[in-house]
Amino acid sequence: MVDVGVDLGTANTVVCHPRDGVIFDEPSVMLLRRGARREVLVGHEAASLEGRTSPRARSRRPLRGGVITDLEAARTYVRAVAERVAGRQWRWRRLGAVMGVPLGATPLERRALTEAAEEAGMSHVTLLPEPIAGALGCGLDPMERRVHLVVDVGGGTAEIAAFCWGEVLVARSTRQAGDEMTTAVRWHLREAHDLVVDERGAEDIKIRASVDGGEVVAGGSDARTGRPRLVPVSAEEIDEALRPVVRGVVTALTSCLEELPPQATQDVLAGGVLLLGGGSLVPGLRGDLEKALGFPVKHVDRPLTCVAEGLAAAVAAPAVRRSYGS
Ligand SMILES: Nc1ncnc2c1ncn2[C@@H]1O[C@H](COP(=O)(O)OP(=O)(O)OP(=O)(O)O)[C@@H](O)[C@H]1O
Repeated sequence: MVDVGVDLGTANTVVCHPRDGVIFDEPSVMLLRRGARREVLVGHEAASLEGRTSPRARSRRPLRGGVITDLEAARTYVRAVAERVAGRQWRWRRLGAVMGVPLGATPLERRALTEAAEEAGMSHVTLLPEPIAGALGCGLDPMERRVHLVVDVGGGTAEIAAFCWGEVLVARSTRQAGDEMTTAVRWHLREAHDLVVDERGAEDIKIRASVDGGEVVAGGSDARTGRPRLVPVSAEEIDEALRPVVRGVVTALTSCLEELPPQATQDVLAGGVLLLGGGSLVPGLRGDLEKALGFPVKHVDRPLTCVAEGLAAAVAAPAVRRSYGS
């Protein structure tokens, strides 16, 4: 029996083995092709074919806003990922998993996640809130008798949690996260440059602007003529388009801090706020949070994989699973 940590995210799926580290880190996309034999591709293989197939093939994303929206698709997806990571062994030696779940998920959404994994063949599944797993993956101890505060900006959701000694004290969950940022970039290009780009194109521009800075060239089609067109866009412009979403995260964090008791606030002030998730890489987010709160805010070393690493670490941390898990 093997137990692994599984972060089934809106944008990316990361699977981490407690001993071998990250063994799968690919986009949460699945491509199904009907025919004599049903073919299923997941991750990079599926993403590379998006927009390049006939109507016989359908691309699907098993999650929206951090939760499963299509149980059948999620079950097929989890099974295909499990087969990729466990290979042929999967047929005889079933996997167990500690899976990440948004703190804001409803009981029904939690049930859907457990069912998808169990029906895909996982032998036993524990759910652990993603911000707690992220903290554990960064070396913090969620059982410690002092308060930690984590901001996890993913694709579908941004989650904020203050926790101490096995309990979540205050939490916030908002859809103001990476996907909303991508939509904001799309709208900006349409409004300011008459340029139409698809979701993937807009995400690529957002990430290039964040990583390279300076000027990026955006490719799309002209809104009036439909002809292909290239437009130079400055990183400052993209930054400006993302402001409303960044403000949404700042507001959620501010309201979370307002509810903390004074002693807990002292702990956060001393330890700093931990910032993780792919959406946290947007330039300016950390500075804006620090400016608004007057607290130190720290980026983590592996913002895109620390949740899965923490889930794998929880395999050997029964107290964490008992206190925070379900
Ligand atoms: N360098 C970057 N700059 C800006 N955004 C980035 C960068 N790298 C990744 N992202 C964004 O981070 C998001 C994905 O982050 P992550 O993998 O942590 O989310 P997820 O776990 O799939 O989502 P969720 O937890 O909401 O289900 C995407 O919206 C992606 O565009």
